[in-house]
Amino acid sequence: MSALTIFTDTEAKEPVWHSTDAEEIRQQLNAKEVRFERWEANQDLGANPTPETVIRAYQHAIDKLVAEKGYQSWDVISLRADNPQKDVLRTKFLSEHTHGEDEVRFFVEGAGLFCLHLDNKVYQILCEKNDLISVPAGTPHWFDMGSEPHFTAIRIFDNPEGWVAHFTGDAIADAYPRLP
Ligand SMILES: CSCCC(=O)/C(O)=C/O
Ligand SMILES: [Fe+2]
Ligand code: NI
Repeated sequence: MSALTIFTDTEAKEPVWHSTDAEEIRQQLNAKEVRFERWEANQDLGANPTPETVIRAYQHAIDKLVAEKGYQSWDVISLRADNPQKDVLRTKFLSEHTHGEDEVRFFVEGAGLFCLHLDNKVYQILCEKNDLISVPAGTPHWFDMGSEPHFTAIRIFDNPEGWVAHFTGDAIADAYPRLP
């Protein structure tokens, strides 16, 4: 179940707010200009879908986002527990970073934990299948896929280059809870 847990950025042990209610989560995040919506990810993708299969299955969702916001490119990130790169990728995304564009992700399988460092707080969003999230450009954040990752997400970009990150060098992520 999708969840939002909020901490201050000085106390990583005691959350100040928690909910698994999608509407409450949406309201909290919208107040910070973060888009959070429950879409429908009901296409059968098989066990290990190729990026082409995922794009074909969800072209209607991509088209909707492109029509709305004029996004220019998209790709698919799909991680499974048997991926030999999983530890390297987990470590990379666990470093606090920003992007020069909104981070738009549509989860079509599995789950991952987005952590946003905003206004002296840390917002930990457990995103699951059906969740659409858009994090404003420039927001410091990190992402945890867990030690046994299982998720597929469509990433939508408003530049033709795709994923570009700027690492902040702040070790804050090390203090906050992670997925098992
Ligand atoms: C679910 S996408 C995770 C990887 C990524 O693109 C990113 O920017 C994490 O912060
Ligand atoms: Fe990111
Ligand atoms: Ni909970």
